[in-house]
Amino acid sequence: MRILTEQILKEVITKRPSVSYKGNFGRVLIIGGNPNYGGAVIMNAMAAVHSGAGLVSVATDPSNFTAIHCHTPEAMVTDYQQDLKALIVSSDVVLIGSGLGDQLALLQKVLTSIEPHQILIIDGSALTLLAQHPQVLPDCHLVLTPHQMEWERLSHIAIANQNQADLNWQALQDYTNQPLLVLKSNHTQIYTENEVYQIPVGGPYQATGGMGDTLAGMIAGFAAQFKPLASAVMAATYAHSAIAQELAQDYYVTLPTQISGQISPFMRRYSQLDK
Ligand SMILES: NC(=O)C1=CN([C@@H]2O[C@H](COP(=O)(O)OP(=O)(O)OC[C@H]3O[C@@H](n4cnc5c(N)ncnc54)[C@H](OP(=O)(O)O)[C@@H]3O)[C@@H](O)[C@H]2O)[C@@H](O)CC1
Ligand SMILES: Nc1ncnc2c1ncn2[C@@H]1O[C@H](COP(=O)(O)OP(=O)(O)O)[C@@H](O)[C@H]1O
Ligand SMILES: [Mg+2]
Repeated sequence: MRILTEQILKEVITKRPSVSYKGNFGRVLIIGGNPNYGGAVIMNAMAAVHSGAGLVSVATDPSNFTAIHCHTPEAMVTDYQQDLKALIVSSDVVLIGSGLGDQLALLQKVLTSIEPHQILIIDGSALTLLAQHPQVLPDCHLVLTPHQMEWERLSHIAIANQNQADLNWQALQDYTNQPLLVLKSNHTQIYTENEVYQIPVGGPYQATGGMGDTLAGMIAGFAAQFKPLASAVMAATYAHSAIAQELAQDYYVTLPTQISGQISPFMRRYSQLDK
């Protein structure tokens, strides 16, 4: 197990080239947010937009459209019951699951539509659906972002045993196409193809609903812009908790939306450093 350092931010977050346009910074499609969990996709979208994704679309329940427009007018919206195939294949990154609820057919549609060159991030309800209805995961670049109970449901590793890296490795080997795993906890770990990293920043001020939705949106935003994927995922996860830790100097709890508001100044700082 290696402890991730701030160096990952210096490596990953680069200055933007002046010859560029929104299409150079990635197209992110967020799928989730049932009528009860609209906040989850708002937090996904805010985090992706503030991380610098070039274009962000949200496929969700229409009852969430107005709230998304109010909080994140940069994001486009579409009804998640419409045929999403064209939108999926034109995206660089698809994030599914935050606040999705019990929408198995939609998850299945995404799993069968995604193409090998695309990045698929699976969060929240989509992980629980996968545990309840095991599916073959598609041949694409996969990132799973479970909290401890979601990982227990998926892997059948009890939360008490999830500190045993070899058990988590074993479970990841069961997938034909080994995903990146962001195993969230008070000591979040990231499993890449051949190494396990632990995040040394963050704290209990982060224990509030929507914190993981914000992380998933940041991972989508970073994955849309920066390569390789494993480094982008590590930098996003480190930045998410590092921003919270900075905010915690002045705040008792660090709200997910507050974190999103600090992503861009935080990234600017690291983009300016000598590498
Ligand atoms: N504003 C919105 O729209 C929001 C929408 N959200 C969306 O809601 C959906 C459901 O997601 P969820 O995480 O709230 O519920 P679920 O998957 O049932 O897990 C909870 C169960 O696991 C247990 N548990 C044990 N260890 C744990 C751990 N380390 N971290 C967390 N839980 C842990 C826990 O134990 P207990 O607290 O009961 O002791 C409980 O039994 C999902 O799509 C999500 O995106 C949320 O983001 C909130 C804001
Ligand atoms: N005590 C804690 N210390 C550090 N990080 C925490 C703590 N509690 C929660 N977090 C972080 O908050 C996030 C919670 O994710 P998740 O449970 O999926 O939230 P939600 O689904 O409500 O958005 C994870 O990134 C986790 O690492
Ligand atoms: Mg979650």
